[in-house]
Amino acid sequence: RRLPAPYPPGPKRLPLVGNVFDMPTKHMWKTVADWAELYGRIVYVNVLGQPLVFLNSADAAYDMLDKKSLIYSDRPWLTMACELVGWDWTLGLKRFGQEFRAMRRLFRLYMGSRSSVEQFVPIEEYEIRGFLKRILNNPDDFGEAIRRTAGAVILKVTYGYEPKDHGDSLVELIDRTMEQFSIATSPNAFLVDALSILKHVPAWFPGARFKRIAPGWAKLSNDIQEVPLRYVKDQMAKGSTVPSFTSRFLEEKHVTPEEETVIKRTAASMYGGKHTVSSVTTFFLTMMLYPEAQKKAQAEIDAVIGNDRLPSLADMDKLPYIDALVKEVFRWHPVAPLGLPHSLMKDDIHDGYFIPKGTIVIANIWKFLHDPKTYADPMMFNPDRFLGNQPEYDPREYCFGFGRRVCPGRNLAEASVWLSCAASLAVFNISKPVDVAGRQIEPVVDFSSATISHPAPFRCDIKPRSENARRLILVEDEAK
Ligand code: HEM
Repeated sequence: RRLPAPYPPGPKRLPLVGNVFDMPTKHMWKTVADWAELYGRIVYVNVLGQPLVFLNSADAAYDMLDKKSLIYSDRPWLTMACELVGWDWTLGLKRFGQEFRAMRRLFRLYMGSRSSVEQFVPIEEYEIRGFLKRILNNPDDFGEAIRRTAGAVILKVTYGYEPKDHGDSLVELIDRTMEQFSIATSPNAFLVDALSILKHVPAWFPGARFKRIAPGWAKLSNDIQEVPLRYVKDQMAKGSTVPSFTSRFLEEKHVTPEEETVIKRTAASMYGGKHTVSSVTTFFLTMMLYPEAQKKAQAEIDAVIGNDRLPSLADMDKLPYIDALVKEVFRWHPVAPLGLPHSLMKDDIHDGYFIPKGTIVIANIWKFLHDPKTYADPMMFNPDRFLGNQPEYDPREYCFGFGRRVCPGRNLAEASVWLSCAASLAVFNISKPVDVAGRQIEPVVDFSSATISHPAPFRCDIKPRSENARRLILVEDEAK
């Protein structure tokens, strides 16, 4: 058809397959950032007939996803995630419409403001004490402590559920499902997303692995909604409910079956809260790589808080360097470098370019946070960039996404990550491990390429800062 305006520029397309061979499988955000040099801030590609637009400038993301959010707030229908696995119930993939609005409303009512997060302070502070003790007892397994704590916070906030210390089946269920969600929503993950006709091939067909794994994933996608809901209902029936998101809304008068479905789906969408794991892991990595930043942060805690107690969320405003350090953690490696895909609901002409309805629009958050025009020497970890008379732009305005799909768990996420960083800095020294000859081992710094990107596994040496710090961890844990 005759186009009302040209498509945005982008790599040359081949007949039929379009840009299929231009799409990288690793660290797509870096390739897309390089495209900015060649094609500009809005880049158009077409993969087997599916148009995609990558935004390489935050201004473009605001102009389109925020200011024109009425048409840029749908999610794409992913054949693997939505149709074969059945993930379309979750808010992150929910199509723009009535149920989407109802789910966002529940999120807003429960954790939509900074002050609403105050209700979670006791949960956060209780869990952080267990977190420090777990690391003290088993520093090599700090990754497990991070995952367990993030899971426990979300399960308590959402269902009032207290997970077991080790091998809790619900925490494990969430971990597995979130990993599957992250893979299933990565651009380029499954050919069937680009060529939906492939969904009809039988499971035994060569290359049809997606067909073989989908039923198992679908079962977990169902279990994570039903199992914890049953738990809350049982507790309510016994009269021993621990207040939570689910109990609050189920206890309202006259909850219809449709409303219960919305409550159940919104609750299970809160597993998105596990994304804090990536930020906290990045924190440990950066503290090991940038000991100067670690020392400055510890000096601030010693001067303001002293050594007789742990930092608490009420101290946030008194610790500007910690605030800057946490911002730098969010910037240095964003949890979701390409955010979640938005989908355009109506043809649009933007900046003189034609963007057709159904285009998948992806904000390259990694690029916004590593643009030398916004952040000097962007690959360096430098919290000082956010201090002084001319602080650089707050990365939290980018890393939680845009418009009507902006992360609804942002307030809780910020509090969780802040507390994990501040409490760890108060009591631990984090450094590179040493080999038998006493030489420091340089870590391999790499990140996974899925939607939720984690640092590649690394070892680090975590020791209490002093005998007093060790005592403090044990005393605080006992006082829980
Ligand atoms: C460091 C932590 C976190 C980061 C960096 C983060 C980032 C993001 C990003 C980039 C998006 C996509 C926004 C867009 O499409 O423009 C998103 C969506 C979402 N996040 Fe978060 N998030 C975090 C923690 C949380 C927490 C704690 C929760 C829940 C308690 C949560 C729940 C969600 C949900 C449900 C969505 C989908 C929203 C929708 O599609 O309407 N996230 N998040």
